[in-house]
Amino acid sequence: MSTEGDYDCIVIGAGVQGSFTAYQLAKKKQRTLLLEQFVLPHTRGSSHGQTRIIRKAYDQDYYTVMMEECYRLWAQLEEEASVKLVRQTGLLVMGPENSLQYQAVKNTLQKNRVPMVILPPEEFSKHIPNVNLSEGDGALVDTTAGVLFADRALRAVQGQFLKLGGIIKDGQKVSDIKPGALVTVTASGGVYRAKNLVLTAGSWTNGMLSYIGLQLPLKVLKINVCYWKEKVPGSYHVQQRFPAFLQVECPEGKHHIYGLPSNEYPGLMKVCYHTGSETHPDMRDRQSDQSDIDILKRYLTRCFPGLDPEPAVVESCMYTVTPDEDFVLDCHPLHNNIVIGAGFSGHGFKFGPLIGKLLCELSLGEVPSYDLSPFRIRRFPEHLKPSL
Ligand SMILES: Cc1cc2nc3c(=O)[nH]c(=O)nc-3n(C[C@H](O)[C@H](O)[C@H](O)COP(=O)(O)OP(=O)(O)OC[C@H]3O[C@@H](n4cnc5c(N)ncnc54)[C@H](O)[C@@H]3O)c2cc1C
Ligand SMILES: O=C(O)[C@@H]1CCCCN1
Repeated sequence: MSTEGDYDCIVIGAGVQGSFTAYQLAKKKQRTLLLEQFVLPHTRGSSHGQTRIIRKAYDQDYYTVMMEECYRLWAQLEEEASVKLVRQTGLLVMGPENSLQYQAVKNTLQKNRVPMVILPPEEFSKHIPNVNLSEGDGALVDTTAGVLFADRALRAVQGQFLKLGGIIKDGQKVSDIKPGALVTVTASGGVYRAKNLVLTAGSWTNGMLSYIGLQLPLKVLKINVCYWKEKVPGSYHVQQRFPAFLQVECPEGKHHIYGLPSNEYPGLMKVCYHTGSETHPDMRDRQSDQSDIDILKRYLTRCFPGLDPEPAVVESCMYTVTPDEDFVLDCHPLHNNIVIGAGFSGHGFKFGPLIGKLLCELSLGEVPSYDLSPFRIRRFPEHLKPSL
């Protein structure tokens, strides 16, 4: 096993968050090594697949505010890499008019002057054909929202990182981390040392934290990514200006249901449930619970009559969720040259460029550009392992 020369920073995990962090570090002239356990590209974590939603519609102010800069950073990457990564489609938000969540999203958008359109129930079907708005539901469209081309984005940011002189070593599973003034990382292909370490290991974070004396209440969920066939091809297509959508509450289930206009697979629309069943990240395909699919079938039968209510394609992805669904963006409480980015709770992709910037700032000891108090490790009382 070789002992490699020193780096300024090692980033563990080449998903969207690690890749953007490595790119930001390289931009700041840091000699950066990005380590990934699988051969790239891969479909075993959380950042694969062709599409994700990008939106400003959030019920918490701080996410809406952060998204302002995210859109600029995505546009910057599009320009640098000469590639289209964002397609504006709008996001239709539906939910009981009087529910706390629907009202919170509406208020946040209004307060932050985000361009939006409120669709009164009597005008709904004129604007959104082929969807039945539930009795008592309000509907609005966040017109800034759209679709992010996820796989393409990952390729673009990794490509830019390499152009800046960054080093990616894939097929290198990290099996130990020793904190210190120089952090030592043992991976399957070598031992690496660096002044700083950033841990962005997605669903494998819990295992990595055990090497550095931390524990966080992160749960790993397998998500069934379902695609549904349009009865009339094209009726929910992005070219028909059909938007992405988010149903914040409905009688079929207590979690969000969301969808993206048909785009990546001809004639199929992606509609998923915003939760899944717990799994170990290496055992994802053994988790076969389908109760989410039953919920989706019932919802689609009622509200999306233009879709065949039997999934045509089911793919898999994982969420790593915190109890409050807020991210973890912080330094290790005892070793401030180790930074952790985790718990993106199924909504982190759109923030990738900004997460990269923030984790880079934390790693360089700079004052972060945003108030990171919602994302602190200290919000979890039992974060230090008893052995330390
Ligand atoms: C079905 C689904 C839909 C989603 N929809 C949206 C959406 O619409 N909008 C949105 O903004 N977000 C969405 N998200 C969330 C978003 O995709 C995730 O928050 C994001 O991809 C998390 O990225 P990550 O880099 O933290 O994790 P990952 O992409 O999993 O990256 C972590 C990487 O670390 C590597 N790694 C782990 N352990 C080791 C080790 N020991 N050694 C070396 N490497 C290691 C892994 O192999 C992996 O590549 C969705 C997620 C899913 C699953
Ligand atoms: O981050 C998002 O925008 C979506 C919303 C619904 C659940 C999955 N993630």
